[in-house]
Amino acid sequence: MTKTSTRLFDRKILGDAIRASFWKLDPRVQLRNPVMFAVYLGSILTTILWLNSLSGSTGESSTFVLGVAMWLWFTVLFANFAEAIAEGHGKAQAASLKKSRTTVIARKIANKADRITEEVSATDLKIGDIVIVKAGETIPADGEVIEGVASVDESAITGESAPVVRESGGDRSSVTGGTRVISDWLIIQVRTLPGQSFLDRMIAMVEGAKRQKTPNEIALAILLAALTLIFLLVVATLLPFSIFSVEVSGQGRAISLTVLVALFVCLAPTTIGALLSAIGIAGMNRLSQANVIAMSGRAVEAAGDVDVLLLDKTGTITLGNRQATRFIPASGTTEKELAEAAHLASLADETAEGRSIAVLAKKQFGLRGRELEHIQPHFVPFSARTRMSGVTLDGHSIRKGAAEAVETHVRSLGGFLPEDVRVAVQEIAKSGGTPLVVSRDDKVLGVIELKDIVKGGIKERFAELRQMGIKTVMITGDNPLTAAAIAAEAGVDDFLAEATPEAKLSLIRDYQKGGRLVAMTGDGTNDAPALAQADVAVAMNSGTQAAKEAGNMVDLDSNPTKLIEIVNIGKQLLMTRGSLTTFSIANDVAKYFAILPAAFAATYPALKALDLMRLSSPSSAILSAVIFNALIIIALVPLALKGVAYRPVGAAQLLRNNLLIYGVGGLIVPFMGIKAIDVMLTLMRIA
Ligand SMILES: Nc1ncnc2c1ncn2[C@@H]1O[C@H](COP(=O)(O)OP(=O)(O)OP(=O)(O)O)[C@@H](O)[C@H]1O
Ligand SMILES: [K+]
Ligand SMILES: [Mg+2]
Repeated sequence: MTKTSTRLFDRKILGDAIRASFWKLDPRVQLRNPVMFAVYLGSILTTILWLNSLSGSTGESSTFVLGVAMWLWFTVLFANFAEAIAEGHGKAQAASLKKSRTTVIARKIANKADRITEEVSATDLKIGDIVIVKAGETIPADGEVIEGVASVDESAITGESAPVVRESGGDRSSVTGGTRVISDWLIIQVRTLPGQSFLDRMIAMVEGAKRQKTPNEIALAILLAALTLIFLLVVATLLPFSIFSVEVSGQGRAISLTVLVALFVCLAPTTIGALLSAIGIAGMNRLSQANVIAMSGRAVEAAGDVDVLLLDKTGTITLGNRQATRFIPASGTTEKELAEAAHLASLADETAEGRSIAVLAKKQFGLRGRELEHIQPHFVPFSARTRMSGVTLDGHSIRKGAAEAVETHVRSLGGFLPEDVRVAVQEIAKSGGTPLVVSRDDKVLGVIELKDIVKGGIKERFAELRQMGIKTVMITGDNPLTAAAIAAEAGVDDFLAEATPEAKLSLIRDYQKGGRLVAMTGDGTNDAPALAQADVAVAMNSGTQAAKEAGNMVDLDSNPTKLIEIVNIGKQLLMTRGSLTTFSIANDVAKYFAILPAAFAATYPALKALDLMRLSSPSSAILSAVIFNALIIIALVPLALKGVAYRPVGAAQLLRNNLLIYGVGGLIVPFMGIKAIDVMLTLMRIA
């Protein structure tokens, strides 16, 4: 996604939004928002009352009725505008995504054996088809690399210009349609149908086509609708009441229908009713500006409520390129002997760890890759479950891996872990390094020290999360000593060491049973079950298809620390909604008291004593309130779109601040606003 972040009121978006405000006057659109639908009906009713008043028989000033009718229409239009402008920002982002969705010609491999290719349009590809993509060509569909290694330019979707490596096997095998191969070639198996690709789903998401109301939003909408109904009933009973008291006392005039409608609109929660959907859409937009695509709005909200964050150690908390720094031989073994064995055990090990061991052995002892084909080596790849890797050749089995794993392995062959090696392992672990024990058959040869670096600034971020009341748990396949050292250095609240994929899953379940909402990130197929279980599950775009399908968000930048930002965006969404709801309701109460004396001045002249605001006339007071009620919506659109300013503090303090600023503010602002409008109306009439 191009990061030309659209300004809040871009001219094109503004123009489109103004036009859309009128389109949205369609009653079918209005019906979706009960609060605003009631205002809409009020606008129609007062317009009819105005037409009636033109004859002069109603005894009401037609300018006054027209004023009320016009400002009620503005109220509806302003609400439409708020939603339209939020949608406009989403559409602008979608448009930049669409540019990358050009039709491409795919080179389909019809016959795998002799690699005969035929050219077909990308739109004709089917799931399971195999295509070859060479340097300079665009990848025609989402898929999995089944052969080859290449660098791929994913800037079309990530906005990130540095190319990424995509290769078969492992956790970097997934490719996205619309991205470009810039070196070498890839053979790809198509995984999605045209039109349902990842890019298509993203476009639909940001365009808001698939936007569904979230559970919280629905609950709030129901509450607002109920409030509206109550106020409707309250206002409706005022009419017979007023007529009755005029009849009994024989003085004053009954309240007019226009004033009743005005009173109702001022009472109804129109501010939040008008801004609610804009707030939700803006939250999604902020997320996609952070290069995260949420598969559901629900996930965004859940992010705001998360109380436990599970973070991988390697790559999230640390830089992630664990490098071999030292060979420590067991007594009776030379350093070179250890290095040679470690080197052999790493020849086919494509992990960052494996490669760095080969590099260190080359640097220290000049060892290089050998022709091993004639001795028929059998490579044992690393797996998170076995925590070991190695090779069997010439009848010897050479292994390297976690101390416990290698100890179990040599014991099964009759060997043991020597005391000096055990001490070395503990020392490396206590310093936060990862020890890898190397063995040949039943004999332990020594330890390799792997070092990783804790990311700069991460401790401060965890401190922020703690202040927000979020618990951070580090998960690692490493041993408890290493885990404890890194956990202390990074400042996480807790850790889970020697974690298998199953352990991750059950940890999440345990937290959820305790009523907590859990967020995690992952990229491997191994992570898929845990991602499916977590409430907020962010898959890395570079990760496997399985991980992406299991998660409910995808980070296009594949940055595991993004989770922290996502939580911030979710919190901000919930806070903006809460603040504006508080403001809206406080505002309505204040408005009620501001115009009540005016509304009933005709019926009960005694109420004049309550008129603290000294508004110039009852009709000016009512019109001022209606105008204020409409203008406050427009005034709050920028806040709804940008979100309220956010500081990481605990929930209780947040609530207190909120009530203070938006509650008390909401009570005071109408008095000042209505008075100011009243003064202006009076001045204009004088002029
Ligand atoms: N290439 C490798 N060959 C042999 N053993 C390895 C290799 N890489 C890691 N190990 C051992 O396996 C353990 C688990 O590694 P794994 O990659 O599953 O978890 P991790 O990287 O420590 O944690 P994280 O979940 O943060 O990635 C490591 O602590 C290390 O002892
Ligand atoms: K209102
Ligand atoms: Mg790892």
